[in-house]
Amino acid sequence: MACMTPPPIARQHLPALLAAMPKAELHMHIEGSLEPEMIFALAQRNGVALPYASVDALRAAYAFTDLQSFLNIYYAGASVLLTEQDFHDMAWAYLQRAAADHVVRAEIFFDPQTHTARGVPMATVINGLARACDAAHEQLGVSAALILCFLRHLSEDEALATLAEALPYRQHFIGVGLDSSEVGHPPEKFSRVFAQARAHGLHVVAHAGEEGPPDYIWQALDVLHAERIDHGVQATRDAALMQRLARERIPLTVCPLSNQKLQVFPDLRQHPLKALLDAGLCATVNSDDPAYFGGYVGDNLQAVFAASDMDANHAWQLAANSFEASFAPEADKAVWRAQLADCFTQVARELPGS
Ligand code: HPA
Ligand SMILES: [Zn+2]
Repeated sequence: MACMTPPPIARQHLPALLAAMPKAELHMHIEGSLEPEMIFALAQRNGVALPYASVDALRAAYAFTDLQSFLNIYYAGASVLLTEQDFHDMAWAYLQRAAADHVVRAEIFFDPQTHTARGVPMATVINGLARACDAAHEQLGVSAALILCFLRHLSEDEALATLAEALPYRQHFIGVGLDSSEVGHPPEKFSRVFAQARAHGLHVVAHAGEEGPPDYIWQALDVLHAERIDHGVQATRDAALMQRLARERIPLTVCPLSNQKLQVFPDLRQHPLKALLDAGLCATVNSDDPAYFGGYVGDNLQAVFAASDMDANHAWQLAANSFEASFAPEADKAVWRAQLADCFTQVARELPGS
């Protein structure tokens, strides 16, 4: 259980522990898992012209100053996705990588409006992604589910049309989220579409407090009734909000390397993850857009621990929080919690000096 005390493990074994522990990843945009090599391979397969001469030239463009500077390149990269097989291959590559990081549960964001606006049918997007999720369960033992995100720089009417277009595929996604350019697009702009999604029994999450103010987090909770806050790191600026998040155990899906690369916390030593955990919040670690921000969930854990004095207790909390925060069935969570306890026991027994 989340409140169980893990066995003591020496600091030098933290990297091995972080790598080996089972974990859930709850904040990852599948279009952000497109590695430059795959962007070029899909461009060639589909005859799409790219404004970059080579993989290296594309990678060299990944020098971001803020969220918008990233989003411009991220949407350009997604333009190579045309067929159901493309969506399948992208998700399958991510899920294989996640399995190598001991991810046992992945709740995957996708941005249908990025694709339907280019004439790609909703069915192509969802069927390709869902086929990869099914294969991950069967072949990798990874439980994977999809969360449809609305682009907040577009109108609520467009989000409503997107939800209507996706509902025939309702069995293939478990929830809705809200992403893209945050500042100037507050959660309350999407109150009606989130109410509709909830009425359809969908889970609801929202990006809030990545670059935007704590007020956007309050709105996500009180207007959208978000069950999790994606990022949420600006909550540290509002003591009353911190108390509420802790008291209600509202999960924050934190993405350290994203925050670093988008200049939210350019120095990871200033990152508030440890402060969030120590204040009793249900914080988790995730990769956001791993192909763009320098790493997958395991890399995020290694980087944020290397930059702080967090210990094995924090590692345990992060893994336990990721299961608590997930929308998976309780029976699955019980299995993963037992695996987590086994993992800690094994590391404590096998590695010297623990
Ligand atoms: O970090 C993010 N923030 C908002 N929108 C996004 N879309 C992909 N990644 C992000
Ligand atoms: Zn995100």
